[in-house]
Amino acid sequence: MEHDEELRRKVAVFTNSTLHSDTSPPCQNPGPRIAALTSWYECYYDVWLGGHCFRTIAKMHQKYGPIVRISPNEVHFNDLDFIDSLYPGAGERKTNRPVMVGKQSGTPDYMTATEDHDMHRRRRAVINPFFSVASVRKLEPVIRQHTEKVLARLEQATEPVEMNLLFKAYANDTVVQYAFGVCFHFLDDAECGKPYFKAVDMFFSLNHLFGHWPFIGWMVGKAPGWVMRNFGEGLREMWRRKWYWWIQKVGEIRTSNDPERVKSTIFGGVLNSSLPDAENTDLRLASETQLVIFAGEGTTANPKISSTHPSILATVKAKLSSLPDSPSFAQIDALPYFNAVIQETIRLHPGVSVVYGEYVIPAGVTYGMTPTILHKTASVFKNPEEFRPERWIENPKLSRAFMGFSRGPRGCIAVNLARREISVLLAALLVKYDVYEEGGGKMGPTLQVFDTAKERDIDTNSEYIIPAVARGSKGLRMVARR
Ligand code: HEM
Repeated sequence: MEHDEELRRKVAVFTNSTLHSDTSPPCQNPGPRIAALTSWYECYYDVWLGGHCFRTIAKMHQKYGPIVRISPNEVHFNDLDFIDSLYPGAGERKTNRPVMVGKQSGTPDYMTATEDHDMHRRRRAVINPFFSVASVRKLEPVIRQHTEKVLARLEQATEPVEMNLLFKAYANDTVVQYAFGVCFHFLDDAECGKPYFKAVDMFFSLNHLFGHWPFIGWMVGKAPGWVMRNFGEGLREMWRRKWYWWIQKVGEIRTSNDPERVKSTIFGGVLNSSLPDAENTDLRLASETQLVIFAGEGTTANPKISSTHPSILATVKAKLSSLPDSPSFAQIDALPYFNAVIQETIRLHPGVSVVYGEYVIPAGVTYGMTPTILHKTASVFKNPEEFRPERWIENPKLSRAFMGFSRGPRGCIAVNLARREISVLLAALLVKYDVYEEGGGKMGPTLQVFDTAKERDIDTNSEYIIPAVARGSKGLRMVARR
């Protein structure tokens, strides 16, 4: 790899002179002296201020350059040239995951948090086929049905619609249906599953706390149901789902007499795999699947397309108008401009904040990159704040700098599914709706942005694995007119 040697040299020089030498003055570190001395620095921004460390890291990069130290043994990169070295392809080299990631989630036993490279590969291999292009194609009717439900909800809405909540319901119903063969039907629920999603947000908001004080995560994991049930509506709802619904479904699937039912769920591969029995307990499988579902709802619901680009909307609507009423996945794939719109949307609103890895030289040094910061590198993405889908078509090599789904053996397992879910829904919305114009320029159904401020309701304000808007914000809201 072109930059591998340079990376090794940089990391080695950096770490030899700062991490492993008592004599080297920490002030020589690229980064604030205090960050080299104590992880309380990171903790202050993430736990006390609430998911704000990524902003400080962005400022550090502006001041100190592309490699900065953000805690005594954690290095953050913001250099696109090193992506291939930091996130190597499968089989190129082993990448253990920092133990802290497991602690952050309070669930060290699930795939994404698995520390050991080889164990992670084994866990991932058994669910990988479930996310293949061919498997996801079978989901096409479900995605269409759920898209219709979203359109119907907008049609019937008498009040401004919280789009993020609606998209979460869509993503959750789709992926839970896919994984279990049944779902919570949040798209049919009057509240669109709000209490459940509040609980999931609460769970994510605790991840920095768990990462810095793992015993709190451990205590929450061990707390009996009656304790958790007293922690308010949100956690009660989640507790009910976690310990009853998920485990019950795993049990049902495991004991099902219908081999097709087993095969058609996410557990088909796991239950028939050579993984040891300890891997296949109801509890572990319930946790594993629940985390896969978490990974697939907030992320998929996060991309926001702004309606303030009339010429872009006109172009994309014109491209979509060439499609039949229910376009197939293949027909949608064949629209480069539309796909560039999706790429640009995820560039500006990536669904995951820090993507971690652990470099082998020296072992134990954790590194990470943050797509929210990386995707705004002005030398690569000209006028980075501008929503400009054309950039992906004019320069196809730009996709090398796209980290929205991360890369390598720990990259998103469900890229095919995520892209399908987003593209089918977005195409349907754009085909049906125009942007509302004051004074009534448009005749058909329109969508109007309602009381949405970019800084409060659209931009990333904080990050808890998944980027979040400002506290108390209802996110992007829209009024649908017939
Ligand atoms: C636009 C939507 C999505 C985005 C932007 C996204 C992004 C990502 C990223 C950046 C990672 C790497 C995280 C890390 O390094 O810790 C990841 C991992 C993962 N994603 Fe996605 N994701 C999306 C949708 C989905 C969906 C729909 C699912 C499943 C239903 C899913 C399941 C997963 C899983 C299971 C992992 C962990 C993979 C592993 O540990 O090997 N994602 N995703």
